[in-house]
Amino acid sequence: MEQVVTIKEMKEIEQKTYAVQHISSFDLMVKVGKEIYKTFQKEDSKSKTFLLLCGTGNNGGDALVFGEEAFKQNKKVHAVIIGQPSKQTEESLLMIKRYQDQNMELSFVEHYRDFITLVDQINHIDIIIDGLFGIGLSKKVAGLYKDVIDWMNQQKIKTLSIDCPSGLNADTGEIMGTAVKADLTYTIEAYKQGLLINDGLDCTKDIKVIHVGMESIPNQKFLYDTFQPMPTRIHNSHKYHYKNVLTIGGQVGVMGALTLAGQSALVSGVGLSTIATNIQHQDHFVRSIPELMYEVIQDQKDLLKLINKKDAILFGLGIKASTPFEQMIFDTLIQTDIPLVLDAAGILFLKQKKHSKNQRIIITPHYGEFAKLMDVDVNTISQNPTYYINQCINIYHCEVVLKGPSTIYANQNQMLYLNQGTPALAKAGSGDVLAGIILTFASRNLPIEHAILLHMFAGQEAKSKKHVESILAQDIINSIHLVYKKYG
Ligand SMILES: NC(=O)C1=CN([C@@H]2O[C@H](COP(=O)(O)OP(=O)(O)OC[C@H]3O[C@@H](n4cnc5c(N)ncnc54)[C@H](OP(=O)(O)O)[C@@H]3O)[C@@H](O)[C@H]2O)[C@@H](O)CC1
Ligand SMILES: [K+]
Repeated sequence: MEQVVTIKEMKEIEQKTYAVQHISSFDLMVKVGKEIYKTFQKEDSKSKTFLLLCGTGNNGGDALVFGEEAFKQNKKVHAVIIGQPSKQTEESLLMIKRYQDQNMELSFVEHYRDFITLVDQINHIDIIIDGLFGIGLSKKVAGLYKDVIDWMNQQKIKTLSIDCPSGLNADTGEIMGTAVKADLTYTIEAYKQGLLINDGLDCTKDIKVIHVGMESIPNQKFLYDTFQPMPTRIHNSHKYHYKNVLTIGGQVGVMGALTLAGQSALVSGVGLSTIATNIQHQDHFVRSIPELMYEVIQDQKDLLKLINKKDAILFGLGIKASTPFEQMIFDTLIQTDIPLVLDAAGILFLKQKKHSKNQRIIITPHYGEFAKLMDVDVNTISQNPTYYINQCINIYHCEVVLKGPSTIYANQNQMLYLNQGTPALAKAGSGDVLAGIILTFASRNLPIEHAILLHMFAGQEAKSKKHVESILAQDIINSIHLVYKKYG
């Protein structure tokens, strides 16, 4: 599993590396640039002409080392330093000197018109190496840099970004004014968090981590993208072997959510799935799935009868406004020891901070729901989701599945980023499907990260058959079996 780091953590890794390995920052930069070139060569030995666009920091230095390696292999290298030469770091100045000593082509550009004149003189470019900014991006991109980045994005030329696409905040994944849309990103030593959240996924296609043997820090945050097959079903079994789950919620107009979740639970492998609602709403059940059990609850007595022998319960779907009925459901469920998945309206009941006996509560908010739970606005969560996830775990002693471009799953021990989703999943009902899958995995004590990946890969399978705009939650459910087939 690749580690995920913030800029601060990456700087700690660098400092630890200097201290432990007695390596200078220049030598580390050279090591990085060489390794990046070596990896690139293995993947693309055909490209012959390189345009290096370098900023004044060490990200530009990495690009210059890359260019020197290419030059050694008789590739055509056009290196351009963008910005004020007075800002050049010591390390990149040393690289510039090496270029000059070897009579390598190197230009300095401080005005966009000079940049255009320069690139117009190059008759062919196979690949652009983006070394404008890495983790040192400190403000909104404007002026010359903005113009150069926008120029890059207009070209139909393959772009390799070093460390992260320039203009993308490597922590928050926000586009700072403008950002490179990279075909390839070679990120150094560990995944930068910004590649995974907010705009990160829209600025990058292929990402590779280039390991150069830097020191490690134990931060327990990882990228998780490998789906594991389900345990093999045994012949000598019956439906209860594969567990018995219950989904409670529903109000008039939003009852389909229960059916989607209950069906997803079945299709993802649970033995028995029941959906239940307030007796007042029973006529509104979406009874489209004959394999589901449909139950009604009038009072706590009914509820206690219903939850008997259930292995996991999902609560909160299809509730427009909470009433004493939903309060009774929540109050009862937190006094049981049945694993409880809270989604949608169910999540906000936690805010009452009632004493809970339940040892396993998994919440599955999107950013909006999570912001409400944590009493901040969505933008504040987007800026630093991991901080608020840790806060939430400390306050509510729950596991968190924060649904976003990359979904983040965290428990007391670790934080996993799952980036295999597709924008097709951004549609009504998709979250209900995920909740149902998580319910199955919680009941069978299987890793929640695999439930999330199952949902993501099912989205990808659906996308391979239908246009991304037209995929419905039903299509995700109908693609779950394809993921199981593929992964054995
Ligand atoms: N030994 C090492 O350090 C190693 C580093 N490595 C590599 O170096 C990268 C980090 O290098 P870095 O710290 O020099 O920062 P970098 O990303 O090049 O940019 C800083 C420059 O950009 C400028 N600037 C920023 N924002 C701007 C804006 N919006 N508009 C205009 N200017 C802006 C900023 O100016 P300032 O903020 O000072 O005004 C400064 O001049 C890292 O990602 C990795 O690739 C690896 O090789 C491993 C070893
Ligand atoms: K870059």
